[in-house]
Amino acid sequence: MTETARYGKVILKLSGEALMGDKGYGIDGAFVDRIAGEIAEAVDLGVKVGLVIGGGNIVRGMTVAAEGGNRVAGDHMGMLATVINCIAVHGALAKRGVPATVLSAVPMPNICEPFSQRAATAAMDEGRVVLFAGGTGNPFFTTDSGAALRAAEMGCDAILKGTQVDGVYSADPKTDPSAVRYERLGHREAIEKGLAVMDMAAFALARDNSIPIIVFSIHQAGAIVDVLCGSGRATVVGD
Ligand SMILES: Nc1ncnc2c1ncn2[C@@H]1O[C@H](COP(=O)(O)OP(=O)(O)OP(=O)(O)O)[C@@H](O)[C@H]1O
Ligand SMILES: O=c1ccn([C@@H]2O[C@H](COP(=O)(O)O)[C@@H](O)[C@H]2O)c(=O)[nH]1
Repeated sequence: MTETARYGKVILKLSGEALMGDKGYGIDGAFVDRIAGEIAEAVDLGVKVGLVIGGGNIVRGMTVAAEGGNRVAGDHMGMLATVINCIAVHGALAKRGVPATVLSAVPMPNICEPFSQRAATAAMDEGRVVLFAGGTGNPFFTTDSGAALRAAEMGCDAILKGTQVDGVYSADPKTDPSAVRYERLGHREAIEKGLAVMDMAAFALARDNSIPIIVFSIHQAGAIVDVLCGSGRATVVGD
């Protein structure tokens, strides 16, 4: 049976931490290749895909600061980590013949094009996958906020957050075994309850622009297409 996508244009936010697979650090090529295959399937369904990839497999500014380093320098390192991840996923997409473009919020023209809303719109309109590298380009933010920002700028129908857990819980399921999973909840409720699966700035930006966030486990094979078609195991956050 041919599947039909529920969303026409999305930001897919991929966990950086997940990219390391079982390696404990860096990038697992087999994992990246599987993800590229699933993105190719999404493109074949006619979905316009923007990708935002975290940097947790390499470095986060908060960790640098917690170890006595400079927070802003750590955030700069984190943003560069997201560029590394985007280049890796871009390579895997290119191998499969999926047209894709890396646009960075931190200009580095020898490596990729700088982000502008105009360039991103033109590329997505052509059916290219756009990899939004460098988060928001500013310290003290995360790639979740970057994903919400780009979703609003690009007029996306949804943010798909592929992460380490299979949805939003009443508490962090990794540390609280009694946490209960939600099927659906509002942006406001997520903010009021301080549910830390995403940062509050990202929830607020998505709420203000009426963009639903679908949280699912990126470790479940086939999840990207399933979630796009409304059939996967996930939590929908939307008022
Ligand atoms: N209420 C909650 N429901 C679900 N997960 C939660 C909750 N509170 C905290 N978490 C944690 O949030 C994590 C996801 O957040 P985060 O965005 O930091 O990681 P990520 O998606 O792996 O991104 P990256 O590695 O790119 O930083 C989950 O792995 C989970 O352990
Ligand atoms: O807009 C942004 C986005 C990210 N950062 C820094 O990069 C790391 C990695 O991103 P994650 O979302 O945590 O995976 C983040 O921890 C920040 O240090 C940033 O400064 N600004």
